[in-house]
Amino acid sequence: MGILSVPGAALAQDASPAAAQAAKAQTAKPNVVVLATGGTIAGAGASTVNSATYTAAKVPVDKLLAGLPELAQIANVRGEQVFQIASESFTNDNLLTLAKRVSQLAKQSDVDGIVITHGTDTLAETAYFLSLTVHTDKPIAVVGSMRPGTALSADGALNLVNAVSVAGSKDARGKGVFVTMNDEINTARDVNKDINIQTGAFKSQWGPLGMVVEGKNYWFRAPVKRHTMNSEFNIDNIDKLPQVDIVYAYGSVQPTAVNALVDAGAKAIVHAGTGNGSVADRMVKPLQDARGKGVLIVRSARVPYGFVLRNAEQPDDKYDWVVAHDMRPEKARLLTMLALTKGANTKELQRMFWEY
Ligand SMILES: N[C@@H](CC(=O)O)C(=O)O
Repeated sequence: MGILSVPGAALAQDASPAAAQAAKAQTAKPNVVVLATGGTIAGAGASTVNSATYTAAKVPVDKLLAGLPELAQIANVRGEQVFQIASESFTNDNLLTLAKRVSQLAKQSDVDGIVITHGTDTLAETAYFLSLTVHTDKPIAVVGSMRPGTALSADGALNLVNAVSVAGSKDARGKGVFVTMNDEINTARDVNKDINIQTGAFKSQWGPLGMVVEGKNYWFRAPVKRHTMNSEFNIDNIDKLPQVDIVYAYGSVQPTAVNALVDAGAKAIVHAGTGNGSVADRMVKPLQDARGKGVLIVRSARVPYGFVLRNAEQPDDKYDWVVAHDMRPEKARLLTMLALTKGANTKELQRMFWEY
């Protein structure tokens, strides 16, 4: 066989239709749909030195894809513009619309994987929401960029190529939802945006699952928590999310926000506590009162790493509070909203925080 022969050519010499089909399958590229939602990856600045001063959510998805001929070598890619917004403006309705579209596409036999382009500010939240609600074993990669495409050393192009490569890979199947930034493959559950000005912004405290190098995935771990196919939440059955809010702890904090949120109808409050989710003495009673009115109280931490221990710092059993384990407040909010769609009580919600 000559050096330029293509894989499958030897099989194709066998005239049987099955062999021809097998050869075709071997060489066929995966079909990947890119759902665009905006963010810096679709941003544009006035000049190449504008890495931080620019307008997010400007470039339409077709233009983004057309600027990357490399994509055609790895997959049959088509784009859909779902939103064109900066991700700090994402709402619950945006989450529902996006997750439902991802779920529809994942059911199609002509779709092998899905990529979502997204602003980085709330990217980790959306990725976690998808991993909790979309029932599929097809790879879903959420991706953004820290610099707009107009800047020197723009990171979006390679991030997007890597996202398409992961979404189209058979070896990514069943591993859930990924965030593919800065050559790393991180699992949606663990990853967070940890710095607001460098390309290595997305980190998981438990480490990445792997890396993508020159279009090949190198896996080192697999997620152990429940996600996608094994989740008890299914976006196909969810049309509305209940009001869950976050209260931030700091020196001199007063109960004003807790009381206002309860009055505004919050069904649960995530307390972003100091240290190991500690709660100021003057906040304990207002939180207990809220719980007395039926509001679920979730104790999380504003400290980015580590995890909150049950009955350490506060007697959670006695107060009927829940701890968010290692979930940051904004992700604890998502799981709590989903739990409430199922009418979960504090015991069930606590079980979910251990499992997801
Ligand atoms: N504010 C932007 C930042 C980014 O995309 O990096 C956003 O989240 O949409």
